[in-house]
Amino acid sequence: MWRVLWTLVARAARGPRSPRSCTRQGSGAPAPGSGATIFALSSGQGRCGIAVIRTSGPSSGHALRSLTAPRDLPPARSACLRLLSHPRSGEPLDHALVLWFPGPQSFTGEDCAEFHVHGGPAVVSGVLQALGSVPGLRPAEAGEFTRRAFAHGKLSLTEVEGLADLIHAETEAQRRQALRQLDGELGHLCHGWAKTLTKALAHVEAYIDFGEDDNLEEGVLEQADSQVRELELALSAHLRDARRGQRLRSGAHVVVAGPPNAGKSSLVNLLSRKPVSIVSPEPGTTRDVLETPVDLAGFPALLSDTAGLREGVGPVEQEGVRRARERLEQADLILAVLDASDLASPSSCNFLDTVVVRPGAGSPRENSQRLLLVLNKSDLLPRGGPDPRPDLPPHLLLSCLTGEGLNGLLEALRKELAEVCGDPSTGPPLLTRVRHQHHLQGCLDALGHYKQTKDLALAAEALRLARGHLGRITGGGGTEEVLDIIFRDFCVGK
Ligand SMILES: Nc1nc2c(ncn2[C@@H]2O[C@H](COP(=O)(O)OP(=O)(O)OP(=O)(O)O)[C@@H](O)[C@H]2O)c(=O)[nH]1
Ligand SMILES: [K+]
Ligand SMILES: [Mg+2]
Repeated sequence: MWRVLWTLVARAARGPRSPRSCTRQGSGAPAPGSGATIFALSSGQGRCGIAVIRTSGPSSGHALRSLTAPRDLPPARSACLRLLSHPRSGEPLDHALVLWFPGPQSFTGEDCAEFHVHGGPAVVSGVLQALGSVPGLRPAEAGEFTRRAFAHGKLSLTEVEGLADLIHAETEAQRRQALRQLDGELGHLCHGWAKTLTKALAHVEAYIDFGEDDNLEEGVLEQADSQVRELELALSAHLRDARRGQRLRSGAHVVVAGPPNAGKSSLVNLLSRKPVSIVSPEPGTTRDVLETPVDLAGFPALLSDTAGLREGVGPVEQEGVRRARERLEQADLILAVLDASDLASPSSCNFLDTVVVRPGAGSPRENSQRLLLVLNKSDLLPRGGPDPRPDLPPHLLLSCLTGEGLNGLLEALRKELAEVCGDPSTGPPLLTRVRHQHHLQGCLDALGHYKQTKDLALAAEALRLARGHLGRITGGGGTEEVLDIIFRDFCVGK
């Protein structure tokens, strides 16, 4: 029986009926324009110490030889000092370190060369012109090196996305998350799930082929069912987390709200370290919603300042209050700010009753919104005095004027944002893109069809469909449009 089953596992994994499995492999599609050898400046633009220019494609060796003649190619993968000259005019361009990476052991999988030149604009443009004069070479398009690496199976699609995110990472948490994805964690997770599906499929196919056979062990279908059930649980858990990874890529919505004059704009300026909003002793200073992207305790956030919430004001401020309430609805995290020396005022009490402690208090906020309560202007309280309102929900004391309490607030923000965005230091691999979420949901839907159908052939087809969705997360069968969207994120030279 086991031999039968293992043959079927193998067949389910790579058989003609099975779509591409989830392993690291090329997209199958040739990289657009492959055949040509591409070149580009891969380091940043502008005057710098060293600039790196690289090539990829079959003429890389020829290009390297043309610029370093009469010397021959250097040994593979070791840096050598060479005089670079223009292949036509013979004019010296620079003394440079050159590297030769014969394919397939290179970033793209093709023959590659690197020129580490002095980073002056004239040197860089001279070397780029010299490369352009070599037959068979053309300038690279944005992301073309990485696209070739993907086409040659050097990177899976999730790793490509990790690389793009790493290049664009602006905060510590984004860098950690991107590096984990580049290291293939999300891909390994999908690969593991796909393997489970392959086993379940083998069980179902064994039953289809040998159902009547006495050699087949009892309970083969039950095993497939239980594998599918476990997988469903795992996928559902990851889908519940999906919004987090996306917030980590694009920034959590943090909304600063409170009654007029509580110091909301002062707090926004303090957290963003720049004068985003006007601060004044006049209540009702902020009218519009003011947004600013910030790095909050290592996490990316879109911080919104809002109008102070109060009733009975003129039409312009009323509109500001309406916009503030609207923005509050969209917040992932609310920073609720009150004036610690003015907690008994009608606007403070109203804000506490309606926003901080919602009716039916005690229950978690709907739609998983989180809230941090900050009592500002602590400098106006008697020094070392008792907590102004021990009856309030958990809160932090802060003075935007003196900066006292700011470290405590940043630490609390770090914890809250790790909940909102997921913690890339400790948590499971995150689904960072809508694309991942879409295919995971597709996989789950197919597993739903598997459970409903009584027809074994249809059940097997549902498992194949489910596995196909997992495969597409890491890259198998990705359509050209999907690839275009992903590679558009890259710069020329990457
Ligand atoms: N003593 C003291 N004053 C503060 C503190 N933070 C802000 N203020 C003052 O409080 C006043 C109101 O500050 P804002 O930041 O404009 O308050 P706001 O909540 O944005 O006000 P609106 O936009 O009008 O709703 C200003 O005069 C600030 O200088 C603080 O920690 N201590
Ligand atoms: K004000
Ligand atoms: Mg304000």
